[in-house]
Amino acid sequence: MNGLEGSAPIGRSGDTIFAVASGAGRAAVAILRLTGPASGAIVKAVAGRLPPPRVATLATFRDPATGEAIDQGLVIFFQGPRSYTGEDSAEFHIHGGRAVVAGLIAAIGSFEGARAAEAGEFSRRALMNGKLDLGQIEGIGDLVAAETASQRRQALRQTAGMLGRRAGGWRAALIEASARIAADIDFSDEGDVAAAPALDIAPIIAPVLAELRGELHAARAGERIREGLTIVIAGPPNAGKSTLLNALARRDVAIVSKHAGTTRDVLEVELDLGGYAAVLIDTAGLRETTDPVEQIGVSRALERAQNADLVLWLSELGDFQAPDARLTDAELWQVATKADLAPSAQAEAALCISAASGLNLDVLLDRLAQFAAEAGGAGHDGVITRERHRKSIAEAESALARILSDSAPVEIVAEDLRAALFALERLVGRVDVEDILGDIFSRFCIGK
Ligand SMILES: Nc1nc2c(ncn2[C@@H]2O[C@H](COP(=O)(O)OP(=O)(O)OP(=O)(O)O)[C@@H](O)[C@H]2O)c(=O)[nH]1
Ligand SMILES: [K+]
Ligand SMILES: [Mg+2]
Repeated sequence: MNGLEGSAPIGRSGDTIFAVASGAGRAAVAILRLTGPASGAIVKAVAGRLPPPRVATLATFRDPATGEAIDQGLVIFFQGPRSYTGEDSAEFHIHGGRAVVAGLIAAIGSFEGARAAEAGEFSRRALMNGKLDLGQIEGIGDLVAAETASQRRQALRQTAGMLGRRAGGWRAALIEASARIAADIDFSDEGDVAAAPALDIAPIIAPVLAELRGELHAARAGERIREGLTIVIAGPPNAGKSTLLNALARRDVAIVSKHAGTTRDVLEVELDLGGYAAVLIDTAGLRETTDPVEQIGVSRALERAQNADLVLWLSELGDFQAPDARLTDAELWQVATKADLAPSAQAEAALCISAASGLNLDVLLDRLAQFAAEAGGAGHDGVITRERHRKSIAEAESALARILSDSAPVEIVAEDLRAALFALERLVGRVDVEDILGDIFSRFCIGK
């Protein structure tokens, strides 16, 4: 062994954990992180000395058991609490070859109390040590997953702790309101009950309620940025739906043929529309059919279109058909296709395209990007980026709305205030945090 036995307490949270934080596979440089009480001892044993904190230092890394050199690289030691996790931590920047990485992992793994990290475990420690709040953790997960510029911006704002700060302000106001209500309850023993306790606290909770409503209003936009807009291509069979999907995706995703009823399944491709993420969905042509498989395709097409942010209703220019009446609720653009076949036909649609000649495909893409920017724009300074946030804020909103609309007795007002506070505590992870974390970290990478 390495002579460090017993230097670190054994046990899960006392463990020193390590992981390759850079991507898998061969690369010029790989970064191996470790965090936990034995970090300093491990750096000293592997790099020959413990460099001053936060100074990148060139060193030869050796297997302490054999003395064999593994690589030469940079090591940075972070002394807790000034580190990502709040504990003593370190980073080794090494050459990214598989054998180099494996050699250093084996050397570090041989230390007593050191073990490979689980997904999200570094961030979990940062949360437990108060370095990050739950909203920031979610932001970091989103930042690592961000595919488009708008997703990146939103995630970065979240990592700055916006959700926690706003929720903290709301909480403080509600706690003040609770204190006043508690005073009312005390006085009620003396027969001097406030006639309408809600009036007493209305000046405190009305502004909170207004802000919560503002957040809910912006929520759909925030979720759209994160999850991507859904755009469904619908229309009668053979309208050219799959051809358009392939043209916009710039690859052959869907089968195209002259046979009506070619597409049965729902096909999805991800698009970057001017920095906004979108999912473009091809569907089965809508028609009455006795074929049971095609019927399933048609009902799936309708379902996706009804839940879409936007439906592109495609129909041939020379034989234009009105949109299916079952799509009434969806935002819908009529697009006439195969314009190359009917050059003199009068357009009944807002836009005529030809996937064959490329006519107006750029115009369609521009309009889609504009739509995406408008749909995402309203969410630019909102804090809600996921369903979980929206649910908690909606719960708090309805509890506060009840207080202001009823002239309920003081006990009921106190109960509603408690419900609103509880919803906000869940929002920032003061309650039910293990359930929420399990869900978040299951999607995290190892090493984060
Ligand atoms: N000339 C011309 N033909 C097109 C154009 N777009 C599609 N087509 C042809 O129209 C036929 C039907 O195209 P698809 O893309 O399979 O149509 P669809 O709407 O997906 O059809 P279903 O999946 O069966 O509902 C194919 O033969 C395509 O090559 C176009 O812009 N111009
Ligand atoms: K077809
Ligand atoms: Mg098709």
